Parts: sequence; C-alpha cells; structure tokens
Amino acid sequence: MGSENTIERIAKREILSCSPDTTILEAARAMAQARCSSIIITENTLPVGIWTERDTLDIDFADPESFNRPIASVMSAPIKTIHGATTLGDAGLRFQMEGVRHFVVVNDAGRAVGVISQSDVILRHGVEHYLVLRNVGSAINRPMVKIHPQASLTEAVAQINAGHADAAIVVGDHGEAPGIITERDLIRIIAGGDGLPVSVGDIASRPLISVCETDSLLSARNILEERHIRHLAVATEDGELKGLLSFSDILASLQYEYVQRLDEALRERDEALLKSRKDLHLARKVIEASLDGIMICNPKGLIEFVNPAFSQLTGYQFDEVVGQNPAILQSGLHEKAFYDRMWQSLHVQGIWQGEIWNRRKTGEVYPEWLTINVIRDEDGAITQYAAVFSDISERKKTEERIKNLAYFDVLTGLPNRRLFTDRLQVAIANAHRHGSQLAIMFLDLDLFKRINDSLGHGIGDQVLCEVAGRLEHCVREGDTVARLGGDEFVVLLPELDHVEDAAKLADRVISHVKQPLRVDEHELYVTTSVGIAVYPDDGLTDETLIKNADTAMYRAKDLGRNSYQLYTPAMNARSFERLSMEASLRHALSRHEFTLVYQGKIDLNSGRMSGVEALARWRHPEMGLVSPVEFIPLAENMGLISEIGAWVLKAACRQCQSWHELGLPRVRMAVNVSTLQFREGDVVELVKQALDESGLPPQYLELEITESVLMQRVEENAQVLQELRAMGIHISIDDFGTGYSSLSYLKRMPIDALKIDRSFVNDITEDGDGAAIVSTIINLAHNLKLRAVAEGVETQEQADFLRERGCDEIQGFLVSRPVSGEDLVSLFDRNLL
Ligand SMILES: Nc1nc2c(ncn2[C@@H]2O[C@H](COP(=O)(O)O[C@H]3[C@@H](O)[C@H](n4cnc5c(=O)[nH]c(N)nc54)O[C@@H]3COP(=O)(O)O)[C@@H](O)[C@H]2O)c(=O)[nH]1
Repeated sequence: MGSENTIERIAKREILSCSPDTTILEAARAMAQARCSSIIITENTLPVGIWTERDTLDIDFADPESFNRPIASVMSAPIKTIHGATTLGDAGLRFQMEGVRHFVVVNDAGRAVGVISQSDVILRHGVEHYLVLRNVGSAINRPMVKIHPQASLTEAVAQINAGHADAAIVVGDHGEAPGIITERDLIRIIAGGDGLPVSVGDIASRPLISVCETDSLLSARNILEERHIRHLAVATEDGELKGLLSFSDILASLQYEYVQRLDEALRERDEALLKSRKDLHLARKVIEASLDGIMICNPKGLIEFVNPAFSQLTGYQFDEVVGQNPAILQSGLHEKAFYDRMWQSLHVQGIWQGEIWNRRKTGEVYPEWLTINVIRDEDGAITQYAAVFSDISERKKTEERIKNLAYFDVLTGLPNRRLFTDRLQVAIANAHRHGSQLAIMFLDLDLFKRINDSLGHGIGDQVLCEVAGRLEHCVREGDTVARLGGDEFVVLLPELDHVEDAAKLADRVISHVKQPLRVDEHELYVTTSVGIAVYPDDGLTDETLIKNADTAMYRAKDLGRNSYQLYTPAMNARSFERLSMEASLRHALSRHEFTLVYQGKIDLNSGRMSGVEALARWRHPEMGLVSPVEFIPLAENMGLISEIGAWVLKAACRQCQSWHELGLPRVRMAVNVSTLQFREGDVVELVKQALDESGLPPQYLELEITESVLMQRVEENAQVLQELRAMGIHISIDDFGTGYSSLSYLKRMPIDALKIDRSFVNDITEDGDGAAIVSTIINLAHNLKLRAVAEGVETQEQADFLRERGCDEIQGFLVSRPVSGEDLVSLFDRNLL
C-alpha cells in the first residue's frame, strides 16, 4: 500500500510542547493560541507526558488556584506513541481500543515527529465510502448530557464527567435557544484567566449547530470539518434534540473490520484498475507496433480504428478511413457470394479467416491473409468487429516460384517432364472418351554435345533456350512443348485429325531449328531429329507413347539426323538391339571381336598414298559388322572408350610397323582418339607403350583429334599435345569445321593438319556454300602453315575442285573404301588418281 495511507502523511509536524513545570494556565493558553487540542510535555527534549482538552474535565474549577499547578501534575503519562508507518485503519483501531484521542507519532529511532488525533484520522482516512452508508442516528450511543444554563461550571463539568461525555447541551426551561459546552470551552476559560463564569449559560456556544438523525455520517463529518467544530447536535426529523455527535462517536461507529475489508476490496479494485490500465497501455503498444494491419469496426461495420501497419499496408491514413465502410478496400475480384459466406461465418461462428484480394489506395490489388473476430459484450450484443491482416504477396510469389520449380524447367521456362506427363495423361483420357487421336513428338538436338564440349555450357544453355523459343513458335495454342532434360524436348499435339499433320509439324520444327542462330559472337547451326508416336496406334499409355516416340527419334538419328520418323513397331526391335549391343560390347574386347580397316590418304600432287587412317570395326557374332558410328558413342557412354582406343592404337602401330618391315613405302598411320580418352586416360603414356611395343618410329604416327580437344580443358590438353609433338607425333584435327574451334587456339596448338569434314566436301558441287567453306578452310590451313586434308571425297569433280584450291591430300571412296590391312597393300606405291 506504500506510505500513501500511513499516519506519517497526515500527522501534525509542529508539536506543541512545554516543560513539566509549565502551569496549567500557560499550557491552556498555548493550546488556545495554537488552536491545538493537546500539548506534549518534554524533559530534555524527550516527551514525558501529554495534556489534552479532555484532561480539563479533571481540573477542579472550584479551586481557581489549581490553574497554577504545574502541568506535570495533571498530564497523562507515560505518553502513548504510534509509529509513523502505521496505517490510518490501524491507527483508528488503536484510538478505539485504547480510548485515547491523541498519539505522539514516532519514527524508527523512537523520536517524536508529530501528533495525531482521532479527528485527523476520521477526516483523512478516506472512509467516506463507509460514512455515506451510515446515518447519524446510528452513531449516537451515549445519552445526551443536558445542563441547565444556570448551572455552575463546576456542576457542568461534574455532569459531563458523570455522563462519560466530552460535551453537553445547555438548554433552559423556557424555550431559550440551546447552546453547547465542550472541553475546548474549558480550555478557553482556563486560558482566559479572568476567573470563572457565573453560569454555564454565559459561556455556552450558540446557535447550536445540528443535523438530522437520518442524515449520513458523511454529511455530519463534512459540517464538522467545514465549521472547525467537533460536536453537532442531533435532532429527529421533527426537530427534537436527541443527542450530541462528536468525532469520537464517528470513530466508534466505524466498524473497522468492515472498513478494512472494504479498504481491501477498494485497494484490489484500484490495483485491478491500474493493471487493466497497464494492460490497455500494453495492448495499445502492441497494436501500434504490430506488423499486421488491424482494423476495428463498429457494429454497423464502419471503421472505428486502424493501426499504423494498416496505413502502411493499405496506404490509407487513420483520418481517411475512420467512419468509412471497409468496402473502400475491396478489389472487385471477389463475387458477392464470397462476402456473403464471410458474413455468414461471422454471424454463426464469430470468426472468419482466409485469403482475400484487397486494393491499396494506389489502386494496386494485393493478397492478404485476413482474420475477422466478432466482439460481443456480456449480453451477447456485437460491440465491434476486429480485423487483423497481413500482406501475403511475397508468400504467394514464393508459392508460385515453388510451383514453377516443380512443374517448369528452370532454364527454358517450358513445362518439365512432370507437367508434360500430367497433360499427356489428361489428353489420353480425352482422346479415349472422344475416340480421337493425339500425337507426341520426341526431339533431340543433333550433336549438341559438341556445342557444350567446345563452347561451354553457357553457350549450350543459350542454344537450348533459343531452340525452346523456336519450338513454341511452331506449335498451335493448346499444344504443349516441354523439356525433358539435356537436349531432349517433347511436343504434345492433343488434337490430331491426321497423322500427316504431325509429320507436317515435324517438318516445320526441323526447318525452324536448323536456321542459323547467333549466340554471343558465334553463329551456330543446330539440327534436330524427331520421333513421332500417335495414340492409340503407337501406344495407349503416356509411358509407351514417350518410349515409342523416343525410339522413332533414335531411328531418325540413325538415318542421318535432321529428319523425323514416325514410329513403327519394328523400331522396338531396334531398341532391343541397342540394349543387347550394350551387353555384348562389354565382352567384345576380350572376345577379340574388334578389327581394323584402313583407308588411304592420297597426295593430290603425286597421286600416291601419303598416309593411312585406321578405322575400327566390331564383328558382332550375330549382328555382323557394326559401324563405329554406333558403337563408339556407346563405348563412350559405357566408359569403355579408353580400353577400346588403346587396343586400336596398339593394333594400328603394329600394322604400320609390319608394313615398314615388309619394305612397303613408309606411310604415316593415323588413329582416331576420342575426346574422352584425353579426359580419362594418360594418352602420352599410352602412345609411348604402343610405339615401344610395336617398334614404330614416332614420326609415322598421327593422332586425329576433334576440335573439342582444343576447346576443352585447354591448358591440360595443350600440355599433352605439346608432349606428343615433342615425341615427334603428328596431330590433325578431324571433322574440321563442325566444332566451333577458336582460331586463336588453332594458332597456339601444336597441330599439323586440318581434315575438312566430309559434309562440306559433299556440298562442294551441290551449292556454293560447301565450295566456299572448303576453300576457306584450305586457305586457313595454309595460313597457319598446316596441311589441308579433305575427307569423304567421292567424285572426280570434288577431287578436281580440291586440287584447284590447293588442298594437299584427299581421302574417300573415290580412291578406296576402308579395307583390310592385306587389301591395302595393293594400293601402296601406285598413282591412285
Ligand atoms: N575414337 C575413334 N573413332 C573412330 C574409330 N574408328 C572410326 N572412328 C570414327 O567413327 C566414325 C565413323 O567411321 P567409319 O564408319 O569408319 O567411317 C569412316 C569412313 O568409312 C568414312 N568415309 C571415308 N570416305 C568416305 C566417303 O567418301 N564417303 C562417305 N560417306 N564416308 C566416307 O568416313 C569415316 C572416316 O571419318 P574420319 O575419321 O572423320 O576421317 C568417324 O567419325 C571415325 O572417326 C576409332 O578407332 N576410334
């Protein structure tokens, strides 16, 4: 409770005091002058007794000399003290129990710091709530002392003492105005020192101030306080005098236990009020600091309050929205039924929660997560609607991103396999219902790996994006283009009238894809092979259709790429073939199923064989002679290329050395080395072994590498090539012109020849492009001080053209198909042109 309700707060600080030998007269004068009801008698600054107005009743007024007696002879001792920290309630109890009207207030050290009287307690205790409930009549417990005006003071004092009273009514027999005599009057008489009055009537105070017995004790106490008096006459409603009311009576009437309980209840109420005020403060702070928008509406649905976050999220300031209908926030995106459901939920369940699109002041529409609660009073009547919302734009974007990741290819933005399969399944179900057809096209970019290998994945990715765009451009609305991964794409044509329509689309796709495309400084040419499968003829499920379209695509590749194939059941046999080929390839080396054939390179000036290229062949026990076009990529995929490559190199070196030993003209043996061999194995070590084992001098060995060796792992591969060159090995670039070589690399690498790809040679006579490209490559080779070798020369016209353009050597069917070692012997030392 603190010091608020303790007596030290209200005690009189100035202590009226006197010494023990002070006369009663002097003490009374001091009290009258100070308007004080007590005086403390001190000795050596210590209080030793107290003399109060009440003690005047013990004075013998019949003996005027008694006024000159020392105060110590009449004072009350020992003095009654009370600690300053005592509560007013406890002080009131002590006044009541100990029957005194004054306490000296002391501090912890026992020093007097003030005086407190019972009237102080009553006036300052804050018991108004109690006093207002009690009437004056209930506080009068003592019979009224009535004194005749003619009575002497001594008689009057005797009567007051006899009535255990502290005052008396002075009333005569003839209807004179009544008066009152109190202890304070006695002090005044003693202090006057003029002798005693003749009768009490002379000194009685008039008029007699009275209250009605039905008045509240509070009003009586207020009169006492206002008039600075301590007694009131109490009359009935008829005006009949019933008694006297003093502070003592009021104090006695206070039922302290009850008052204390009331006090406690009030204190608890105050504390609760304080707490709720604190809670309210806290709630206000929380609402103000909340990042969620908060809007309170009245029962009519009009806005009463919004917090700062509301303003931040909607753009509307407090003053702009208070009194408005929240409809100002509506986006217009929801149907009336949506709001009807919301109100229904509010009225039935008292809460609505969900996603809603609202509109900011700027006009921007945004999604929010909104919770509305109905607030009701104790009687169940709606007092408010409280809406709390947060902007979920970011969350929605994230959800959208996650959805995109799950269903769309990150690189191209096309649907991915999952979404494609979903759509295909739906399309199949539709086609089944309507008895219609659909088609899917499986596309794979031809030789895309070369772009990735030679120009890097960054360029490869850009090519894929460009191709994705071209595919989307080709198809109709309702068709789906998807990327399955790598360079594989699929197209779903859900409505197909004729199979020819799918074939026409495949043609369009092929011709669009093959248009030159520019990526950074590169002009690239990409082609695609397409396989088509039609529902229901080529499969009834998504899996079968995709598998069969894939098979048809492989067939298109086998047949020379840049074309499409419609699926036929026979193709499945081909897929099966591929699988069984894989199984057999693993054992091909140990079963000695590989062999080499040789094709001569002819010097265009002399017409003689200047070199030989070794070409691998696989004699499959059932499939017969398998082309390297089929098994080399398979071997690369299966991780067998280094092993097979090593065998080829060693066998070719042995063959060349044996020709030398036979005394045939010494030609150089060219061997193809796969890019993967450079990555996976130690080519230098392998070459050393092959030369050592065969005895072939290094200058008679030529390695044919592809452009990707120059463009990948540039530092490492350059090092290997340098070492090979240092050994005396020749290096030529195979299929030159198809691999996007960087000219600066060509210049820096230790190479001896460029082999012009046969596709350009093949084009020499068909259109001007091939001729121009071949001429350019020949010039380039010569400028770099390299030999130019043309592959795939099949006609005399091609040979003539090449000779005219200064090509150094040719290789091709015109002179000889690849043949066995024995058959090649007959071609040595002849003019083959
Ligand atoms: N890493 C290895 N690759 C090898 C090996 N052996 C061959 N290969 C590569 O396989 C590809 C196909 O080779 P192949 O089927 O042997 O075809 C070669 C010739 O038969 C063919 N050719 C030759 N002259 C003509 C012609 O006038 N017309 C025509 N259409 N084709 C012709 O060209 C192939 C030789 O090409 P190249 O090697 O580019 O000089 C092929 O890429 C081989 O490199 C091997 O052991 N390891």
